[in-house]
Amino acid sequence: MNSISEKELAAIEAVKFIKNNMTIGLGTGSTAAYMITHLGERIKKEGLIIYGVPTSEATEKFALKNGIKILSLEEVKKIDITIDGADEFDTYLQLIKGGGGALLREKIIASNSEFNIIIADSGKQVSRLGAFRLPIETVPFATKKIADQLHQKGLDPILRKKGETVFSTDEKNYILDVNILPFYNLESLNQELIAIPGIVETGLFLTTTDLVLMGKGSKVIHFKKNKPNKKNRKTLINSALIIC
Ligand SMILES: O=C(CO)[C@H](O)[C@H](O)COP(=O)(O)O
Repeated sequence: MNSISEKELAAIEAVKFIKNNMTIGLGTGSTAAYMITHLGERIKKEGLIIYGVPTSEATEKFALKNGIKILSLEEVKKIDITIDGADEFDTYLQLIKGGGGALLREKIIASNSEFNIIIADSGKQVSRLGAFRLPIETVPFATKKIADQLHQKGLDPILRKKGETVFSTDEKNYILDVNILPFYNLESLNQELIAIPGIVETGLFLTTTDLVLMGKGSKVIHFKKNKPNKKNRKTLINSALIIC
């Protein structure tokens, strides 16, 4: 039997949020690719005009094939919705991203979007971030020294490789994948990392996500960021509500 995967189910649900003439931030990875394929089908069937700001060169090529009009970040006034995948997400809609190496552009585009949707299969849901190693993008010139510093901090960095050669991002940087499990305060860890000269960005996305659509079995579960008000501020800050 050919059942639709959880990734594809989440992607199909996300495409329903897209309307004619919108500008969409286009994520990178296999889940985002499903979204682009289904968006392409809607463009063909309904004659929609959709503009896309891609988060990687690979996504740009694939989006063009699917009839999306590509714009650069500087060309757009606003990005209505960004739809992207993730390597892990937790109850607070905090993410680890960058498994595909596109974390820098992904974070820039997420930070410039009005609304951010993450699409994922149920294997990406965790109670605590960190089983997936956190990708950290570094400039090649400083990478060895940064790795030494991260090693001293107990983060056990591994230089990402592609076969025999060092993996290089679209920005021609390197990636160190680190173990964040000993660290509980992710915000301060992130600030500490970003403060190291030569670290360009980390794959910790702590505040950008508005909605996670998670495929589970044959259903899609919506995890929505709560907007705190005066009454519930204390309990709701950083918490997520499940709306099936
Ligand atoms: O962050 C990413 C790329 O940098 C991807 O969104 C993440 O790695 C998930 O990929 P996939 O959808 O293939 O599981």
